[in-house]
Order: sequence, then C-alpha cells, then structure tokens
Amino acid sequence: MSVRVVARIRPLLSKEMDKDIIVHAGSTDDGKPSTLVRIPSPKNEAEEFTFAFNSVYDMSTTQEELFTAEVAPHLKSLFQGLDVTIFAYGVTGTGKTHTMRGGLKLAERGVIPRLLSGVYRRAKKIAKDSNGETTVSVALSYYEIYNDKVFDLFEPPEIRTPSGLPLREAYGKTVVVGLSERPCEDLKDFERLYIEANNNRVTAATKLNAHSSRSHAILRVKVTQTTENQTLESIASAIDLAGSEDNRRTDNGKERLVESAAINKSLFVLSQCIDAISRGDRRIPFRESKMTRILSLGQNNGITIMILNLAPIRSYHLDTLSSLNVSSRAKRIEVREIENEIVYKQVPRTNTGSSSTSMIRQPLRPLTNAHNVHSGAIAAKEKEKEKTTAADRPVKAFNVYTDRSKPVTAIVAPRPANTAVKRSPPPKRASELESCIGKPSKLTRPTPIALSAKPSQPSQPSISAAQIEAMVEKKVSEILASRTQAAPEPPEISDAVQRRLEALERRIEDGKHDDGKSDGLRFLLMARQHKERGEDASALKMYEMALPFFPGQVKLLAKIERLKDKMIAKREGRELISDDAEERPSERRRKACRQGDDEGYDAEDYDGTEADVEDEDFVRSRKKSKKSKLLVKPDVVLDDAPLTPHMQQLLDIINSRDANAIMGLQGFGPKKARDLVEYLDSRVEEDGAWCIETLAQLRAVPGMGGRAVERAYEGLIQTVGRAL
Ligand SMILES: Nc1ncnc2c1ncn2[C@@H]1O[C@H](COP(=O)(O)OP(=O)(O)OP(=O)(O)O)[C@@H](O)[C@H]1O
Repeated sequence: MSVRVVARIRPLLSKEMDKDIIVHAGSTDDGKPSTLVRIPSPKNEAEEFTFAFNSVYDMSTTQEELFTAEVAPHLKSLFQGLDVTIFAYGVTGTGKTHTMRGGLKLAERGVIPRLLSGVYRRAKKIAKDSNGETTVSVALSYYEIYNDKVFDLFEPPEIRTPSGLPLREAYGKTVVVGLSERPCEDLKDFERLYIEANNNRVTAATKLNAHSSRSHAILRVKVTQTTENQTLESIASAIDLAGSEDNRRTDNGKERLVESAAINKSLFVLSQCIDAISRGDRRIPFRESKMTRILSLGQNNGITIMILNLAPIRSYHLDTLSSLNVSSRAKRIEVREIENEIVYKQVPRTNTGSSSTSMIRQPLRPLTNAHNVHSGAIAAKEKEKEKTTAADRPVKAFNVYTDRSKPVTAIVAPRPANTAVKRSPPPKRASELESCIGKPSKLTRPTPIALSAKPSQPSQPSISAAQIEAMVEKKVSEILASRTQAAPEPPEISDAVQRRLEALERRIEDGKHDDGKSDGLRFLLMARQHKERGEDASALKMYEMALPFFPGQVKLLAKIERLKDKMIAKREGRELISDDAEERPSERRRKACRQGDDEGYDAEDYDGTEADVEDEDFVRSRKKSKKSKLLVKPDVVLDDAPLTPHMQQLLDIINSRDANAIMGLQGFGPKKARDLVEYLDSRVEEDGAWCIETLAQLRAVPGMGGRAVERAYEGLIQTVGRAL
C-alpha cells in the first residue's frame, strides 16, 4: 500500500479574520468527499493549481471527524500486528501540533490522545472477549529530534547529554539507543506522562506561531498482546514534525535561526527522500538527517499516514505550494504491509521436521536499497522490464509467508524477500546452505547441491567448489554434533556472561523494581557510547552522573580517574601510555569482531555492577540472541551459525575497508568497492567502533542485497579450490 496522504486545511485564526483565503478543498464530483486542494498560481491569479490526495479536510473539520476517518480504522490493523505510523507535515503555524496533540478540552483532543483512548478501549474488549486469556500492555517512548539530535522526552532536560542519543539499525528498523520506555496502564497514566513529557519538548514563540515546535516529536506506543505462550507486538508511531519556516518572515534571532536551519534541513532531506523514492533513484538520502532515518519513509512495514497541514491564507502561498508539491509526491511511496511476527515464548531450538516449518514466517529483513527499487516509479519500470523476462515471477516481490514445506531444510534462511535481483529458481542457494551449517540434523541430509549447480571449472577438475563447501560443512556439522552430544543446547556465549546479561537487561528494562539502578545503568551505557565515539568529556560526565547509583564502585572510580588523566594529558599535549583499557575502542571492537563472541567484546572483567555496565554491546548481543531464540528468525539463525573460515575471511576482507582487497572479491568492481568502503567508513565514523559480524548483517548493507554476498563467498571458495 502506498503512503496515505491526507490534507487538512486549518480554519482562520482570530488574527486572520480579514485575510484572503486562497486554499480550498474540492472534489472531482459534486457530493463526493473532497480529495482535491485548489490554490491559485502565484503568477497568474486566474490560473488554478489542483493537487489530489487520498482525502482533503476543509476548515470545518473537527478533531473527531479527522480521527474517525483517518486513524480509527487502523486500530484494528495495529492489533493484528501491523505497525502504524501517522505523521503531520506542513509549514510552521498550519496546525500540526493541533492535529496531533490538540487541546485539553475533550472535543479538542488530537490524534494522539484519541489513539491511546482507542487502544485502551480495544485492549479491554480483547481481554473481555478472551475471558482474560489475552492481556494487552501498553508502553510508551517519547523523544524529540532537536537540532538533529535525539533526546528522550521522558527524561528531564538536565540530564541530557549534548550529543543526544545515538541511533542504530536493528532488524531493518532504526532504533534509538538508550531510549526509556514507560509502561502506561490507562488513559490517566498516559495523560500524566504525556503532559509531563511535553513540558520537556522545545517550543518557542516565533513571529509565525506563538507556540512553535522547535523539534520533531515522536511518540511510540508499543502494544503487546500476550496469551499463554505467545506475544504479538506492534507499534503505533505518532510524529509531530516541526514546521518549515521562511526566515525572511520569522524575524528569528540567532538561536531560533540555528533551530530553524536544522528544522529546514531535515525537512529538506525529507523532501529529497520523497523525491528520490518517487523518481525511483537507487540512493535515497535517508541517512542525511536523523528525522528521515527514523521516519524511513517507504522502508517501514505497516501503514503510514501523512497528514499535510495547510493554512488557508495568502501569506503562506509559496510555502503552501511547496508542501503541496512534496506531499503529492509522497503518495507514490509504497509501504509494505507486513504484520509483525508472533513471538512464541518457548520455541524449540532444534530442527524437528518439515511440519513445524510450514507456517514459519519469513523475517522482516533489514531493507537494502533494493527495496526502493520496488517503490514508486521504479517499481513500475522494473515491472515493465520484468514482464518480458520473467513471466513466471510472482506479482509481488515481497511475499512474506513461506507456506511450502521444504523437504530438505527444516529451518530455512530465506533470501531478502524484496530484492530486485532476478534469482534463478531453486533447487538450492548458497544462503540456504549457510543457514544449514550449524544444525546437527544436517548430518543426515543429502549433500547440498547449490554450488554444484554451477558448472565446475574445466581447468580444475580435481576439486570443485561444491566439494569444498561440502567438506567445510561436514566439518562444521561434525563439530556441532560432537558439541550437541556433550551438551544438548550449546550456549551461544558462556553461562556466566549470559547470566550477567540477563541481569543487566532486567535491570535496565525493569527500572521499577530496581532501586533506581536502571537509571544508573543507563548513564553508564551512555558513558560507554560517548567513550566509543571518543567524546571523553561527555563520557566523564555520564560516568560521574552514574556514580551516585553505584557509590564506591571501585572500577567506576578507576574509570573516572583514568578518563580524567587522559583528558589532562590530552590538554597538555602528552601521550598517555595506553593500556588495554584505553586502547582505541574501535580497535578493540574490531579485534573483538575477529576473536569471536565471548572474549571478544572487552578485555575487562565483567564483575558485579561494572560488569553489567561495561559494554552496551553485551546488551545488544544478548538481546539479539534472546530474540533469535524466540523468533526463530532464519536470518538470526544465520547470525548464530558459527562462521566457517571462509565466511570469516570474507567478513575480514569487508571489515578491512580496503578497496583493493574488496575488489579482489567476486562481483566487486572499483565503484562497488568504493561505495562499500564509503558506507563502512560512514558507519564507523558514526558509531566509533563498528564492523560487520555476520553474513546477515552484510546482506543488509546497501548494495549487498541479491546474490552479492553469495557471489563473493563462492568466489572465495573457488579461489581456495584453485589454490589446492
Ligand atoms: N483545526 C484547527 N482548529 C482550530 N485551531 C487550529 C487548528 N489548527 C491549528 N489551529 C491553531 O493554529 C495555531 C498554530 O497551530 P499549531 O501550533 O498546531 O501549528 P504547527 O503547525 O504545529 O506549528 P509549528 O510547526 O510552528 O509548531 C494554534 O493556535 C492552533 O490552536
């Protein structure tokens, strides 16, 4: 489904009563609901421009009417597991905050309070209809993007770090690291939290709006439905974007100008993204602003509704035209409607036969650029091209269920569902082969034939790629089988680390039962992030803020002292002799990547509190592994599968960020290698210490979709085969 774009024309404000109204709602047929916005040409008053939208709401539209028509119908989908995103877009002073938040009076309440009200009502009904067997819990996160930095609105501004919270990609979604989540039991609870949090949002008076939002505000409503052994999670996001503004009209002072520049820049990037998607460009500049990265238009699964807010008067004429232009292009963006997966609380880890797989959902994969190839105009172009080449191709390139049981593999790692690359039909692909590696049951499987499907090279008949792959696979299977005998469920990481991670996760996620320590842990995690990025001053501040939560913690004190020494040394231009603990985080991390899970993340002792706080990577790694157990995501199975030496070699080459080495891989020309290195550099710049640890992650890298990873991997194996 494409993004649903609706326009809302606000009424005249009391100070505008004598102003000229130039924006009108219209319809193609009399008596039909409005779908058109009419506005005169700025050059020739007699000429009229018409913009078509999914719906257009005129000045008389009430809050309730808008909600009932545009949002209420999607509540059902939300409870079916679809994510729903609603965002308000428009020039400053056109009614975005009014639409999303609204006033305090019942009739004036905006989309957000009404959405929550609807969620609780439905939750009650579900609980009642299921005789209490299904319970629904709601949790909120609320944050703002101010001057391209992310701040948690549930935290008081005093504890904000200047650089804000970092973003990460996980399972194809952009997540804010360290964002708090508040359980929210009922509407009263919500009102309290929401009002409190809104006081933390940056607003200011400008000439165009007495209460202008100076930030983009994003509310995430997580709805979790739990029955005895399964949970279904879906998220409604309500986004009140800051409004674009023409500073010739705002009389903004210096501070407001800086804000305005940041607002305008992110909105400009948003319009660039919309343009690029609707043009069918391969590169969509999502990453150029935090707002576009989070919004990820067209990359989200689920339902997206864009509410374009318009002021009816002439003084907004050019701005109105510009936002009408952007929004009408947004209609062309395709959003995939994919329900989130049901998470079974206890999923068998072992492969038990085809019957158990017949209903396994394909995972929501991190999207690659290839996704955009299927959106908007390019999708149409692609379809046109494909008509002549692949008549047997499914109409949708993004089927999400695999209902066909696979006789050979019980748990299958599917290809990214929405790649644009034409794939040859089964029998078997190398990715499936990889996913199978690491499963004891493979011992009884027939030898995979994926690579043997390729013609073997006449010049090296002695050993083919398939044979090498089979040998590697056999070896891995043997090792795994012997491990299985020793311990039926081999731990992914050592038990001790696992326990600590669980404790950390519990503490952070369950702050309520944790004497406020979760706040301390959060400070420590943030400190860690700052340190990773080399922001020592901020890291020090965070460590110091954590100290009251862990009084007398020796390691923490030592860490603070070390950081202070380091900063003094830096100021004095001295080199501090680096010990292991002060090794550049990126190097340590890279080393860790190479060394493998357990010992890799940090050389320090993870004991007690410090253990918990030392490295947020543990949290992430633990979360990932927990998720992998619950969801039985094939790509996570891939993540968990031990890397064969060749896979590791491939990752090492990629992580080297050496274009020449990468060009040695099959399928990499100079441009592709350069693009990849650029991308990796940008990630390292952003995250300090970042590298690709699994093939699944590698596949999520732009340009690595389709068969790129397989080709590079096969190429490596063939090279070795030739050398033998
Ligand atoms: N549909 C409406 N009915 C009545 N008043 C409205 C409506 N829409 C907007 N307003 C009023 O218009 C003014 C500006 O609205 P609002 O603050 O929501 O604009 P905004 O687009 O969020 O601006 P900014 O981007 O600067 O934050 C407010 O006084 C608001 O109450």
